[in-house]
Amino acid sequence: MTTPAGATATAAAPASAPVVPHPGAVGDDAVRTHGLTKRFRTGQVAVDRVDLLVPRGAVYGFLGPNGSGKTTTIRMLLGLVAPTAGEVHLLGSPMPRDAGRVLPRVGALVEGPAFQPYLSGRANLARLDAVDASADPRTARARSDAALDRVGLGAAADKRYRQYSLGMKQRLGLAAALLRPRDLLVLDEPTNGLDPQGTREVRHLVRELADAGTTVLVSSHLLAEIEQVCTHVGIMGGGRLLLQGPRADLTARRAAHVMVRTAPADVDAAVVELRRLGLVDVTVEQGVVDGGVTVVASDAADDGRERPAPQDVAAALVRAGVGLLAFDVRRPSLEQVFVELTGEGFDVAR
Ligand SMILES: Nc1ncnc2c1ncn2[C@@H]1O[C@H](COP(=O)(O)OP(=O)(O)OP(=O)(O)O)[C@@H](O)[C@H]1O
Repeated sequence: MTTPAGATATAAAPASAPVVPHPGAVGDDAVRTHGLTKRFRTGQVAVDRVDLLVPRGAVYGFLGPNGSGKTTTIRMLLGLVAPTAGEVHLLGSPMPRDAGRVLPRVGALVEGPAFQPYLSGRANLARLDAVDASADPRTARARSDAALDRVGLGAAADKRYRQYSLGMKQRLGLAAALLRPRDLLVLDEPTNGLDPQGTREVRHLVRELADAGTTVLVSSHLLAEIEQVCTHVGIMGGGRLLLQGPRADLTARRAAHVMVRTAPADVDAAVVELRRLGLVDVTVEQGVVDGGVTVVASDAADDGRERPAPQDVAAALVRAGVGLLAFDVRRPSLEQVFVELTGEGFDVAR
């Protein structure tokens, strides 16, 4: 995550200089919701007391299976759907009160942007650009072309929208969100309908935008597709925000699976040493494979003790006279964390 350049120098800046908020200052989050709730007329609570926190500069992966409430949350953020309860702050300002001032700084890709089927991609963008009162009409063409190029639609710019594939439509939606520089981009399932190459390009684009200082909130029901570009992650399940935080923390705090393979004569010593190190669920697997017996354990810290680092476990085993034929420590992936939390697969519909 990057810190805005000059952030610490704002106190000395003249009054007319643009104010660069100090990281950590009040209102510094790009998105903050409190108790955000949506109950539809059907009685279904699609979003249930969600406290979203997207720090500025983050690439926030808003993840969850189909139907878990991501789109409804995003629509509430942007003022497209009225919440039943709760508060939304975008770029430090309350919504919808400050929508007129804030939304021009927010680019959004949400289902079904109003594109005209008989106009080309370029003409559609020109139309959207023209309704933006703050955009200079003399540079309209350059803006549209730059946005089209950025999403890889340059060659198809003059094709009619109705002839676009789903992936091309998705790209045009992205181009519309990129027509002007934004402080925050909200992308709902931007990889929908894209092939693996298109998905890679979206990831690349998200990374580029983030490097340039734009905060990105990107939703997906396909965790693996965007997991790698995220600095932060929020996981929805059944309308609730089940987990949220810096991506690295979410997996680092989970128990690791420790695997040791040693000669049959060293198995007892390995078990004693693993237990002494505070590892739990120490289990000896049946049978000898390649001359070794496998012992598995978990570093679930249920007694509040510090977890031993993998290299310390290996060193302690060696010191205890355990010959290591193989040694492996694996933390669960985000997907496994999700399955652990919800008991269901990630892209299973509710
Ligand atoms: N207008 C509506 N009226 C009634 N129920 C709705 C409405 N919109 C959404 N829902 C329901 O609310 C729940 C959450 O839907 P939402 O579209 O927010 O989920 P999602 O996580 O974005 O799913 P997906 O990944 O499929 O887009 C679903 O059960 C959906 O059927």
